Amino acid sequence: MEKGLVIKNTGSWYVVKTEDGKQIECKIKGNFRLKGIRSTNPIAVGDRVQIALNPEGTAFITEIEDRKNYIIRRASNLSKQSHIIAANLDLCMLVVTVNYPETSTIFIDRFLASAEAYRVPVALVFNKTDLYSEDELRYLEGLIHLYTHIGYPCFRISALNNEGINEIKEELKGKITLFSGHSGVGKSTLINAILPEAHLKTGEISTAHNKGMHTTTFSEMFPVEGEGYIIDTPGIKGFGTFDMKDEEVSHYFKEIFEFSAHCKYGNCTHRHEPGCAVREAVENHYISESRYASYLNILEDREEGKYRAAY
Ligand SMILES: Nc1nc2c(ncn2[C@@H]2O[C@H](COP(=O)(O)OP(=O)(O)OP(=O)(O)O)[C@@H](O)[C@H]2O)c(=O)[nH]1
Ligand SMILES: [Zn+2]
Repeated sequence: MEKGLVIKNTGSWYVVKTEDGKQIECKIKGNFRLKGIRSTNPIAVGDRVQIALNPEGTAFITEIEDRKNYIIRRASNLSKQSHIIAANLDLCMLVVTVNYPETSTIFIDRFLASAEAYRVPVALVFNKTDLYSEDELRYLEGLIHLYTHIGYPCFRISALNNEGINEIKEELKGKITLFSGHSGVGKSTLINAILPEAHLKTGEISTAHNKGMHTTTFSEMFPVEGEGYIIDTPGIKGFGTFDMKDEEVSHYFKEIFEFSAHCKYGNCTHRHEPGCAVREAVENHYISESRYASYLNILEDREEGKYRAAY
């Protein structure tokens, strides 16, 4: 019996890295099922498992430790089955750009809300700072002030010019980190700046990606300096969808949730109810208008049944 971390899932077998650093190809027994999750794969990268070694040097996964979190993708829109992409994330770095392309605060806030629902801490990485005009830089400072104040660490970088990369590397130490963000914000450029020696590997993955591999169950974590891992899985842009009641949406906006304790009604949705402490905080600039607008935007979409499609 040995313990280890699942670092690669090909769909039919797994690579488990043991505590003494060996990488072992593992299979799971046909009857191995997890309680409570209807998933197409019972084990994902990031899972901590126990393995039983075979004489040939391969192994069977015999047990899986409880997960602190996981992210899923629904097998299809109608299906109740879901695919677990990764487990035990310590951090998600959301790469955004003020411009080229523009990342809206609504997108950022929706992402942050779903990350809160999945209990995954997020850091915001503002990339392409080399391109910004004075106005855009001023706007950037405003955003960084806003999100730092709410409790999300912010980084400003230029992945292309290798600026700010050391701070990112420092943050990755000892963590399992997922990178997300709109297409074109520079995720691959950033990952290559972090892992210059993995350049070939990411290239291999994108080739596989083009062949349609993102529709399979393939996923992999790459080791970074200081006992950390980054997940570079093709086609993963964010978290799965989640179901919640209207009055629960505000739980995932940290600062709105804080003020909501003082609303007159316990089930206040902070739209038009009398005695709403959240609306008062917006009027007094304790809560930013953009965050409140994003909150309302999620509620409106839910009414129109669009929310699921938004991811
Ligand atoms: N000026 C500038 N360009 C950058 C920077 N980072 C990335 N780019 C450019 O932006 C474009 C998109 O970068 P990618 O790294 O491919 O973006 P991505 O987020 O991986 O995009 P997808 O693979 O579509 O998800 C490329 O032309 C990069 O060279 C930066 O810091 N500054
Ligand atoms: Zn309220």
